[in-house]
Amino acid sequence: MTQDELKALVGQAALQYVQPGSVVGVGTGSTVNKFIDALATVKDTIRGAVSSSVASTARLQAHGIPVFDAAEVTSIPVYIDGADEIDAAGNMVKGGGAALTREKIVADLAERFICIADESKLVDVMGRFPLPVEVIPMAAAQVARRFQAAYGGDATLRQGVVTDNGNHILDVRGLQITDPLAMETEVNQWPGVVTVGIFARHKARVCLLGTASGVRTITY
Ligand SMILES: O=C(CO)[C@H](O)[C@H](O)COP(=O)(O)O
Repeated sequence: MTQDELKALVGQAALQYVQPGSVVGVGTGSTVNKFIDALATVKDTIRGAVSSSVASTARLQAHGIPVFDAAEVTSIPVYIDGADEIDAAGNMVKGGGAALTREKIVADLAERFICIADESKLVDVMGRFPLPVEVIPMAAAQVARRFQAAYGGDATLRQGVVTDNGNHILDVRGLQITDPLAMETEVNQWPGVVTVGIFARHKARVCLLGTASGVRTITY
């Protein structure tokens, strides 16, 4: 199976977590796009979605799925999103699509994070994928220096990218994220950091992993 087919497989499988009559939390990315397309086939059974990006909102609306503002809902049963890396405990690195801040906001509204990913995303220790960090533009160089001093990480500005919130993205290479919760907690406190792409406080409760032999369900 191709990577695209694996993404479609888990996007379809995620429908089993969609509760009738509910508002569904929807992430961002190529795997989530498959989920959105699958969600469109059951759109008459749900109230709508809360979206984590301008791109996902456009795709949901193109399918005729009502999109609610995050401020209009207080709680949602599930948030369904992809990941750039996921470890054996359900911690994730996210933000490859630069939507990490809104992703964390919508994940925070949800009772359960359902991660959908192809098997290439499963790692022993996160850090192989460059860690995305959304920063206030004036703080980018300062945050980059701090990553080098604190973790030996090499941060570069993602060229030509402005987030949906008007900020910039640093991609940090050379990290070994052995304690995701500690790193998330510390980096989030640095002035100028909007969101670090470590999801340890909002880790996955279920991962639907696309493999050559089908969907593997991992619960945490
Ligand atoms: O965090 C994300 C976007 O900010 C995505 O979920 C992550 O990059 C995975 O994307 P894809 O499904 O395209 O591999």
